[in-house]
Amino acid sequence: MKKVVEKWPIYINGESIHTESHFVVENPATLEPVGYVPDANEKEAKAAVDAAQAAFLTWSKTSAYHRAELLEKWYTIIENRLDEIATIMTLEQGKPLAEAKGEMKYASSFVKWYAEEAKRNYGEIIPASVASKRILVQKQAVGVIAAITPWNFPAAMITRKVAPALAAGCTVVIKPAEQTPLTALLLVESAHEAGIPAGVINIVTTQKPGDVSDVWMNDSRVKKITFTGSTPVGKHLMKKAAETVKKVSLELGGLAPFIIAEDANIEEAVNGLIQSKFRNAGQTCICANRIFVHETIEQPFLQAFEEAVLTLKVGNGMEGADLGPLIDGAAVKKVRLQLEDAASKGATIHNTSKVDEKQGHFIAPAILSNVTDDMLCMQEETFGPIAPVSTFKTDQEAIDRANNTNFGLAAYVYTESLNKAVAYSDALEYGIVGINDSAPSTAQAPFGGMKESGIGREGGHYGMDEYLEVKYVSMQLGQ
Ligand SMILES: NC(=O)C1=CN([C@@H]2O[C@H](COP(=O)(O)OP(=O)(O)OC[C@H]3O[C@@H](n4cnc5c(N)ncnc54)[C@H](O)[C@@H]3O)[C@@H](O)[C@H]2O)C=CC1
Ligand SMILES: O=C(O)[C@H](O)CS(=O)(=O)O
Repeated sequence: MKKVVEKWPIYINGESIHTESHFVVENPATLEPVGYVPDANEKEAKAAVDAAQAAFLTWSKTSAYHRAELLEKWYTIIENRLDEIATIMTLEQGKPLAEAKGEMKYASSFVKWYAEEAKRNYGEIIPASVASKRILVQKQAVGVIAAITPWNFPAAMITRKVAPALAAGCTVVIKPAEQTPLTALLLVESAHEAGIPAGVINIVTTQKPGDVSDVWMNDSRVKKITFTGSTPVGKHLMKKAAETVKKVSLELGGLAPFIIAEDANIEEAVNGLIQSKFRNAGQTCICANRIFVHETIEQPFLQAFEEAVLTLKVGNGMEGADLGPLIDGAAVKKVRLQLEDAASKGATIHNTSKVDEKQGHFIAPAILSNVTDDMLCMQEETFGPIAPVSTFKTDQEAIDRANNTNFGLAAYVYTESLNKAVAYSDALEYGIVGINDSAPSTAQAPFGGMKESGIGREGGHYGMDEYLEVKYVSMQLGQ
């Protein structure tokens, strides 16, 4: 395993590269250095596009079977290095090691799935209205892809973009989040070990994300931007993309409603809520953000939920905790602000566990009741382990309040009634709806949001379409 506290290289055109200056990657649980990475700038950003463009001319002309074979090898190497990479992920991101290993399995599943999907890039022959013509539709690689990824899923957000891009015949330039670059660097190193050619995957790390992305967004050779992160940054990139009419895929913020209907199985709902709300200490874009419970079952639900939350251990992800730290001090401050705002507006805070918040970016999970929609925690993505609970009288009220937001990523409904399940999933304005299922994410299904939660889908055959141009060939046959 790599010695962690050392200077890590970035990778451009298959070469490992250092820059004059490096910046520290800090462990959010201990505030200790985990490693140092290059603080790249415009020079490295342009070199990455040069390499990706050169590689595209050959990679896009390889057979789908050749690309599939290399993706399979990459999958095998990731699986063999799973524990090593998961450990680095926990050290740099903070999530419990068991969760990091789970993310690695999720991340590698995209490489496996797109190794197979590469061979299914089918076209079409459409009957022409003129007998002497032939109409063919074929799908071809878009070109050089820029991928900018977040810190909350340092592995899965790389492979969920890179695997379909490579399967389609594209090449990529990656900028991982400055908080969690090490996992991404190990994934790219693994790709080179698999024999994926120089220049097909390039990665730069930087403390100046705007400088690097400006180079990529202004370069017409970059044909698409794929981004997962905050909605404000997503909107910024979408505006920049317009200048050279780049394709965009955006996976942005969420404000997931978690609706517990009058007839729900309370035990199942609590188990699902724990799984959704406290995964990654609440730092996922599909976490339950607003909990709506029917007024007739509020008390038994709160009692069961509070008992379950009390069992959660908060601490260092390398020491068996259920919840690790948040990513940084700003994240803790944002969650504390939401707690203070809710209390000032009448919420009851059921503080459920104590945690030594002196060392590291820790914050205890908390349940809020008597919550109203005017509170910040019901209007802004929390990205932390607080669970605001509000009651509703009718299903229509729950639907209306759940939809009353500019976000539309994931929504959850717990009910034992098929009719209610269909009525809710039809009416909820969300790209992902979990019915008695709080963990919908999987490589074979389309993941993505409506409204300001994003554009495009990742996963399934939809995920590869994002990296393909549709070409219509019309043939006039000789007389
Ligand atoms: N949808 C999701 O999965 C995620 C949502 N978020 C939301 O965003 C909030 C803030 O988290 P951040 O890490 O600050 O997200 P962010 O959107 O600032 O960072 C995500 C990525 O964008 C890059 N970035 C930041 N500013 C940029 C710019 N001007 N040009 C190009 N790239 C830029 C970052 O370096 C990182 O790689 C979170 O509290 C959460 O609400 C954050 C991460 C993931
Ligand atoms: O960004 C996120 O929160 C992830 O996309 C959620 S998941 O796909 O890992 O469930």
